[in-house]
Amino acid sequence: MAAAMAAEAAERHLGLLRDEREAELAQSRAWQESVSLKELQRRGVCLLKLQVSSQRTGLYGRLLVTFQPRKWDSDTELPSNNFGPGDIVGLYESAGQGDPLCTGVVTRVTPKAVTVALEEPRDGELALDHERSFRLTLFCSLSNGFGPAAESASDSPTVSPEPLEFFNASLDESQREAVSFSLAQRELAIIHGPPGTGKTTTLVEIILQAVQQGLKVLCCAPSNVAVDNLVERLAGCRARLLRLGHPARLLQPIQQHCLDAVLARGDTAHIVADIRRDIDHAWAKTKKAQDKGERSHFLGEIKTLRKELKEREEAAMTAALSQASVVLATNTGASSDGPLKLLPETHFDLVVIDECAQALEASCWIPLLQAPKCILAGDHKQLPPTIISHRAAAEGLSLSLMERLAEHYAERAVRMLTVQYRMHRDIMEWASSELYGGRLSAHPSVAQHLLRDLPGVSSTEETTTPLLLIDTAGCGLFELEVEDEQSKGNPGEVQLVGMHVQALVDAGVKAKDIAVVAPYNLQVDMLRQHLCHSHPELEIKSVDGFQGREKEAVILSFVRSNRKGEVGFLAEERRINVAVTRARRQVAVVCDSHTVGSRPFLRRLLDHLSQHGLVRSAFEYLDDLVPQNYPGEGRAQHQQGPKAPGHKARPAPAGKLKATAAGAGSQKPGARSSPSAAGAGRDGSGSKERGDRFRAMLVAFLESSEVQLDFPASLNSHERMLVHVLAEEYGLQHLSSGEGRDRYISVCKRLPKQPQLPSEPLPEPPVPSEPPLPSEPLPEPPGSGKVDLKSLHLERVQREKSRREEAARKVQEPGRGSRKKDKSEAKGKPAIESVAGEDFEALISAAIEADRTCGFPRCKASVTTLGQLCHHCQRLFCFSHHIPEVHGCGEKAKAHARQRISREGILYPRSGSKDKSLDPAKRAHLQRRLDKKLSELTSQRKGKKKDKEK
Ligand SMILES: Nc1ncnc2c1ncn2[C@@H]1O[C@H](COP(=O)(O)OP(=O)(O)OP(=O)(O)O)[C@@H](O)[C@H]1O
Ligand SMILES: [Zn+2]
Ligand SMILES: [Zn+2]
Repeated sequence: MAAAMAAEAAERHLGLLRDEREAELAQSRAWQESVSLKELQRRGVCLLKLQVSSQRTGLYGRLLVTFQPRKWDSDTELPSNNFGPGDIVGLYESAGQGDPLCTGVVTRVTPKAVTVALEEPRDGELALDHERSFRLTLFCSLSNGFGPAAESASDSPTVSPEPLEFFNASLDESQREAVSFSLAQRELAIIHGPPGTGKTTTLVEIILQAVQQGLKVLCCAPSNVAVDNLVERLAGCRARLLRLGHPARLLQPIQQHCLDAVLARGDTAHIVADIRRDIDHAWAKTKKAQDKGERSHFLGEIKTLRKELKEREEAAMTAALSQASVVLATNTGASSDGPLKLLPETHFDLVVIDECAQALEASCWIPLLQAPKCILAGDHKQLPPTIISHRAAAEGLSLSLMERLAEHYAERAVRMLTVQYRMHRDIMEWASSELYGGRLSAHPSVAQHLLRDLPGVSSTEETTTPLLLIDTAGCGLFELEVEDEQSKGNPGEVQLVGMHVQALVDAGVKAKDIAVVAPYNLQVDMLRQHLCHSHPELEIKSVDGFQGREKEAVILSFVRSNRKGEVGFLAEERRINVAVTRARRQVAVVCDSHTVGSRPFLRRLLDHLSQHGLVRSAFEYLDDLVPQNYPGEGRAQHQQGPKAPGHKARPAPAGKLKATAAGAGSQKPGARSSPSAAGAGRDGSGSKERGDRFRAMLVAFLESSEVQLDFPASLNSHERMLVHVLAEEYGLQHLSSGEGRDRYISVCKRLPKQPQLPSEPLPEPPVPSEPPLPSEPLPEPPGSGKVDLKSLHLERVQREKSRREEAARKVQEPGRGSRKKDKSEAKGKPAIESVAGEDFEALISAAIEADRTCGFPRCKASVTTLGQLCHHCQRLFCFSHHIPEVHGCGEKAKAHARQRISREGILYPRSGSKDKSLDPAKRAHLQRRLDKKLSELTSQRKGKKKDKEK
């Protein structure tokens, strides 16, 4: 297995190696010239006098060859060496000078033998007969830095560091140290730049300093974008730049440094153009040529012209290359198959590789071999290079050169930048302690900056917190179960993200300053579908796609919400690091703390958010999500019932986000766990006491005749969370209203209501004169503070059932008790009426019953409190299934949205949610009709009764 993996890795490495063979040869020649073979063997990077002991064909037809010491005794051991699986080696004829016969990757090393997966030699067959003697030389060791040169990488610096005069006077202490250190190192320096610490700024300074010292610098990065970034940053400086390859961005400051542009400006440009024209003429003449002789004359002329063209072009290129003090290219663009072949091997003094942690190791070797000294920059605590094609990625191929070397050399070669210029201190603090040894500090210019400090942004609760957690725990907002493989979506989180975006935009934050980031592409697609129309400038990306970027506000949707606590992709700590550290002034995390918190690393992130930021339960947003849940629209809610004296109803602002109370814990009946995942349980005994106090208040309230209980605005977020959880537990409506400091929770009894429209969820059975829900204080289960919501729920269901039965009996009794009379009266009063009356009751209770569980096949989730009505199929769904696309009304919803758009010319952010049925006038009308019908029926029954009593 391991061997197969190694062979697979070998395959990949070798593929990439093809491009850089020339560079390797140059390097190996350099070694051979400077150090004797015996010395190399003594250093463990060369094995002399080997013979082939066996060979076979491995994966991809690769030749696996085992080498042993060339002794007659088969027990001879290899000299001690640094060879290990994955290392790149060159195979040589034992005494041979010059080029290796071929290159290969070590797949196995034992004390007596080394096995190598060999690449096909360039010219013809490799004659590996057992009589020949070979030697292997380590080109690039996975276990030991890179090659013999690396041995001395930690050596004391060549020049004693003189105090530098910095081009950029505003460099911070850690940046200055990195610059001085890098310049002073003889062979290797690594600049570890955590997010926003000015890694590129530092590299630019290093490059300028090196140029001033008269060094020739080759500057590379894995992607064109990263190279262009460097070109752009260097463009303003005096250094002579030359950009090889094709820039990703066609901006003038970058374009002017491209090889083609430089050549076009050069002296030879017009000569070259002349020659080209001559060649074209010659071609034309060849076609018209009368005889063979004439033709071959012109062909000869063309040949000569071409030779001249080539020479002139190469001379011009060589001149351009050697005059440049900084040559910039992608790693692969620095191949010596390309323009760099025109330069002498020793041309460059220094190679700089930016974004090194995002580069495949093999791609780094290409530039690395171009100079005796290298400076690597990057952050190996962010995501490594993406390797799509091979399982072997997981087995170590994605380990970047940067990470490996940084770990190997540590302080001897690494300098970390420690002042960051991006994030509010509270955002940075978590990443710093989790991934950067607590060494980061926030520059004063950013340490306290908030969204509200941006021009045009007003001060709201959303714009004054750097950290926000919107917790869906217990709200039943589960991830979608998509049959096919890995990608995940979470429609509930899509809605919540949309609401937070809206809140920010309402407060004046520009959509272009907001990014929505999710770890799953499916979620990214769903978010785009939901948000792109209303906020075209909003950037919605995967975490991986957002690496290297930043935004003022970043909203993260973690997606995963399941009973198993599976977190998938989120388990990659570097992914979470990248996600969180994109944010400058605010990071808002939308997630199910219950699922996500099952990982200690993520748990600590959630803890950090709740300790230093604002926590809201998704419950806070749900009434906005499900206006159908409540009688009337959200706005009218408080006015619905009679008010207790002294309680002033403050209408919640419509369309605005609801409330602030914290709470991860509110559990929907039937959900798995204790309600206190993120809140109540966390801060120990204090919250238990507070919990008891709130509980007592609620019980007293239930027993009283008051209809509404307002909690003071002074509650902190944990306390508010507790109130929400407890209110939910007691079956009370709980709502936050007011803004900012004035926010408070009010709790209402679910009042006995008028019978509802059949499509309304939630009608409580009409049982006047009795507090609707728990009439006795609820037993506190063992484990203090923990509430078994499941059993509470079952109790509640049981109670409701018996109440309903009781009610049904009451309705039926008169009929039953007077059957005879009924018969006798049959001719008098129309019996149909009475039957219709009973049917109507039955209809209502059947509708109630059906309305209590989600309409999605097999989904048992209750929709009593959190259901959402689909206006296309008129069924109620839980939050995992209410989006039309999810339960099969997608086409209808789209058609509907299209109709609306064409009819009204308006795009609604949430198509379907503003529905006709919410039209208050219409609703009131229907309600009146129903009321009338009901009172008719009631009076008929009463009439009957009176008749009977007569
Ligand atoms: N010494 C400094 N003083 C003030 N601002 C600085 C300093 N160093 C860097 N910055 C600022 O910090 C921001 C990030 O700088 P830079 O682009 O060099 O960082 P980076 O580390 O390359 O970025 P990334 O984290 O995306 O890799 C820039 O806006 C830059 O102007
Ligand atoms: Zn539907
Ligand atoms: Zn459901």
